[in-house]
Amino acid sequence: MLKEKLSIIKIGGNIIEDETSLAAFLKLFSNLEGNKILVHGGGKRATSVASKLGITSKMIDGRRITDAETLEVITMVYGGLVNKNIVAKLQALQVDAIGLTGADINSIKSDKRPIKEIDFGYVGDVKEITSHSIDKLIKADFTPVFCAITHDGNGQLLNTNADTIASTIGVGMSKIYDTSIYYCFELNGVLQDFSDKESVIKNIDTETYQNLLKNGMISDGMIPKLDNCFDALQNGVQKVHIGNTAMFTKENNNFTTITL
Ligand SMILES: Nc1ncnc2c1ncn2[C@@H]1O[C@H](COP(=O)(O)OP(=O)(O)O)[C@@H](O)[C@H]1O
Ligand SMILES: CC(=O)N[C@@H](CCC(=O)OP(=O)(O)O)C(=O)O
Repeated sequence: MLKEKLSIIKIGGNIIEDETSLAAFLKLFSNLEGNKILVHGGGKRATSVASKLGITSKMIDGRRITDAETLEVITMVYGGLVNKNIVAKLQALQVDAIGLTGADINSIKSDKRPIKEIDFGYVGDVKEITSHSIDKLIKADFTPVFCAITHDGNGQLLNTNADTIASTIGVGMSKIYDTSIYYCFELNGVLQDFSDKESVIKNIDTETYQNLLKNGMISDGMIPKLDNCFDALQNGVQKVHIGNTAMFTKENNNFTTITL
């Protein structure tokens, strides 16, 4: 039987920080037809709020070292400030959005990352997605809006990278839906030459990725983002793209498509 389509859109911290970009994105998202889920980050806001509270943020391999104090900050910022503002803005655009952490409806369970060379603190590696519960919301015509928080099932919230949340929700939901993930950020796609914002690489497969890595063309958050893209494709997600906030509209075809 042919599966229905589901679009999972992820927006990152730079868009969330720019009110005009966020408003423009949410308008486009509200016009997107069919089943959809929004996943948002907010790392930049967490860093700035933490700093106002005198808490220094530390990232290793694109992941935030999350001690007990930082966990409080990210819970307030991702689960509260950012998530509820996005939900309210979507409601104003007639999207019946419902904001969630992974603890809500037990949607995303994770394990606290084991301590090896680095102790990441309260960072969770996703273990299980409760696809059928998320699907109940979709079937009831709600639009789920996930923040970057998961839980361990024993009462502990955990901080989980938003790109990983998007890819693992994608993997879970691909059992039910023909699933596409769109990673939206402030650029038009993955760039061949970072100083030329128009040098979008149209397609990245496993081999291209290895070459880009070898030649130092990609760095920072783009490396874990691409790892998440390949993980999603290897585990059932049909399509994965990286591009700007208008990438999922019909008029736009200037973005990066990831294939195996
Ligand atoms: N070749 C590249 N093309 C595009 N972005 C790149 C590239 N190499 C590194 N980056 C960086 O990756 C960042 C995107 O990753 P990240 O900050 O994790 O995104 P997000 O805000 O969506 O979570 C971009 O802001 C950019 O600075
Ligand atoms: C464990 C971990 O690093 N979690 C991320 C979650 C937020 C996020 O991913 O935000 P962006 O998409 O805006 O980068 C963090 O706290 O920064």
